[in-house]
Amino acid sequence: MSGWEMGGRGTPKVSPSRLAAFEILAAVGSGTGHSDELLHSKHVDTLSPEDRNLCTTLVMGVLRWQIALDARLRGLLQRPEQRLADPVAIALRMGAFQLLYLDRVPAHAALNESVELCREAGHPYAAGMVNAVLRKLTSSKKPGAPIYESVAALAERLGHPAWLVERWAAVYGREAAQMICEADQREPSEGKMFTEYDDMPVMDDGSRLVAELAAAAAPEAKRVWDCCAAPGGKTLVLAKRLAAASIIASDVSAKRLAAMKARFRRLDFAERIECVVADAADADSVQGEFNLIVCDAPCSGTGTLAANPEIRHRLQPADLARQAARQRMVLKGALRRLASGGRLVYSTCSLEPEECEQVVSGVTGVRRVPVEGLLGELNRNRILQDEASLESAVRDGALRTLPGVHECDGFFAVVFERT
Ligand SMILES: C[S@@+](CC[C@H](N)C(=O)[O-])C[C@H]1O[C@@H](n2cnc3c(N)ncnc32)[C@H](O)[C@@H]1O
Repeated sequence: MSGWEMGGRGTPKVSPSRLAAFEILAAVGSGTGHSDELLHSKHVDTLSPEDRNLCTTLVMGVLRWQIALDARLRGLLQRPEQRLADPVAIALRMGAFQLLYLDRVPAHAALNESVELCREAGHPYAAGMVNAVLRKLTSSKKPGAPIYESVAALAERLGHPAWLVERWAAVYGREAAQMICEADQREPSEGKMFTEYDDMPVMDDGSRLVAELAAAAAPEAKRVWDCCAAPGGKTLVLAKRLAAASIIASDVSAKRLAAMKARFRRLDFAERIECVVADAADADSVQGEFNLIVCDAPCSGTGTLAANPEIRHRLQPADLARQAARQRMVLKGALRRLASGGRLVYSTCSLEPEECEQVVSGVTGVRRVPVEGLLGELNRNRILQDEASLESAVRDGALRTLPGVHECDGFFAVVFERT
């Protein structure tokens, strides 16, 4: 049964915002939708601004805190080992999130509406349990700060899977891992890294930084290929910076390409970008050679968990090898089209070495261009703010930003030059 149908029967006992949030969380949980797309769907658009706000807060908050909420709720269940039906678990999480994290929501509304959601979703037998558990939660003491906290406990407290945070602690150190987790739990903030925002596409600063680096790497480029381009943020930065270049923006997904084309049509300066559906792994999918190629490969997205909170619930350790195999194929295909003396930027929004350093380590026939010089160029050209301190975002000549450590999402980028 769909939540919208639930709302349509008789007098609605659940507010439109909670009903919409419940429905979206159910779709995300069953793998049939993405929070970002669903929160921008026609149905959510019909809600009042206040309801839309609460719906977004609930969806993003529950997805960000789900692991911590479940841990807290387990301690209050009579049979914690028993798996709850998905709608019951969602109603409980929504109630617990409102009670623990939202101080402007009255406790009775959070509690009663969770009970009602559970009933209306076809689980009336569990309504009493939901009521009792949420009541216990309101009167239970907040857990105190532990004297020693393991990385697994830190991960749980900050709503992340232990395996992911253990990897980050091993690669970046425990302090950085904690900063990443804390940043993932916050709303993404407004950009601060650049001197100018008015005329630029709305995007995360880390993503823009990769595109600015690419433009600085080949300011005289005549032919540019953005080979994994959709939704087109980096292409737009390239179009702004490289006014004389002809630009091809391609993507393997026809649907994503169509949305990107529509986005470009609304912007004068993007008119000259040629959009094509193409598999970058297949070097014959585009013609000729390019002086600049941006290969912003599809990846796990672990550097973007604040904006994409459900990634942490879906991603499995084994996915990283699959991602890496795809990234190697895309990079290999793109490199075949790089002109002599031309430059290629390989980037991901992943924090995982398998998708970053390990993908680029085996590349031959090109030299690495250290990013320090390009960052210096961005400073000299007053594109970066003076205080945008990025020294710590350079590792072995590559860009490596970390959420919470740097004021942007986590991005990796290396620059190659065809020798
Ligand atoms: C990280 S996103 C690109 C983001 C984009 N560069 C931006 O800044 O807005 C990766 C894109 O690669 C596309 N993709 C995946 N496999 C591909 C392939 N083999 N060839 C071309 N594009 C591919 C996906 O459809 C997705 O749109």
